[in-house]
Amino acid sequence: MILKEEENSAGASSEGLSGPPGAGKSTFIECLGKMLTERKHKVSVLAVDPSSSTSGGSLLGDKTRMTELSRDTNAYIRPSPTRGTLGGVTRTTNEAILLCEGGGYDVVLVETVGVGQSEFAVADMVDMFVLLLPPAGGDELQGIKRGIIEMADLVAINKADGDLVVPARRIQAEYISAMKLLRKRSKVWRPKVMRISAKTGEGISDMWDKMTEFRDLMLTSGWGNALSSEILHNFGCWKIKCGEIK
Ligand SMILES: Nc1nc2c(ncn2[C@@H]2O[C@H](COP(=O)(O)OP(=O)(O)OP(=O)(O)O)[C@@H](O)[C@H]2O)c(=O)[nH]1
Repeated sequence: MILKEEENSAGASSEGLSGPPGAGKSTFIECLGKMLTERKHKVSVLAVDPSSSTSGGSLLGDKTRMTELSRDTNAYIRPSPTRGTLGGVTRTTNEAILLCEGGGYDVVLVETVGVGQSEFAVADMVDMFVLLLPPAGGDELQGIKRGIIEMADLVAINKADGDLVVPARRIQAEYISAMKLLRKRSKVWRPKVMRISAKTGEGISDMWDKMTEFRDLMLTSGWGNALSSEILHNFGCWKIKCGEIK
C-alpha cells in the first residue's frame, strides 16, 4: 500500500464513532485501524462505555474485540472502558484523547454505543463524528436518537456486502433524503452518507479519504479552529461541572 505522506503531516485528529450494538463498530475499527497502521499512522482506540454510568455493566468490554489491531505495535487500544458518571467518563476520555495525541498517535478513534447520552458528549470532544449503522431501518434503529444523527459529519451504512447490498443501498438513499432536512452543523460541510463493508473492506479507503477531506476543509476554512475552541470550551464546561475548575 502506498504511504500517503501528506496524510500524516497535518497533525493529530480525533474521530468519534458511534452506532447501535451489532452495527459492526469493532469490525470497522479493526479494518480501518489496520489500513491506517499499514499507511504508517499511529492509531489509538478509546472505548466509552455508556452502561457504566447507569448499570455498572459493560457493553464494550466483555468480549475480545479487535484482536488483530490489539497485536499491532502501532495501535493502542484502551483495554477497559472507563467507568463512573458521564461527567467522569467525559473528563477522562478528554484527557485520554489529549494524552494519545501528545504521545504521537495521530489518529484517535473514540468509540461509543449509540444508545445513551455518552455519544453526545463524545461528539462534542472530537474533530469529526461518524455514525455507523446497519443496513436496517425502523425497529432495529429505534434506540438511535434523532439528535445523534444531527451530530454526524458522516454516516456509514455498514454490511453492504452479499445479500445486504440491496438493503444497504435503500437505507443509504433514505438517510441522504432525511439528512437534507436536518439542521446543518457546519457552513462548509454537508454530511456524507456512504456504504461500506467492514468485513470485506470495501469502501473503507474511500471513507477515510472523505474523513481526510473533512479534516482538511476544517483546517483550511478556519471552521476547524472554531470547532477546536468549542471543544476546549466544552472540556472546560465539563471540568467546571466536575468541580475541577471553580
Ligand atoms: N456481513 C457483514 N457482517 C458484519 C460486517 N461488520 C460486522 N459484521 C458482523 O456483525 C456482527 C457485529 O459486529 P461487531 O463488530 O461485533 O459489532 P459492534 O457494533 O462492535 O457490536 P457491540 O460491541 O455489541 O456494540 C458480527 O457478527 C460481525 O461479524 C460487515 O461489514 N458485513
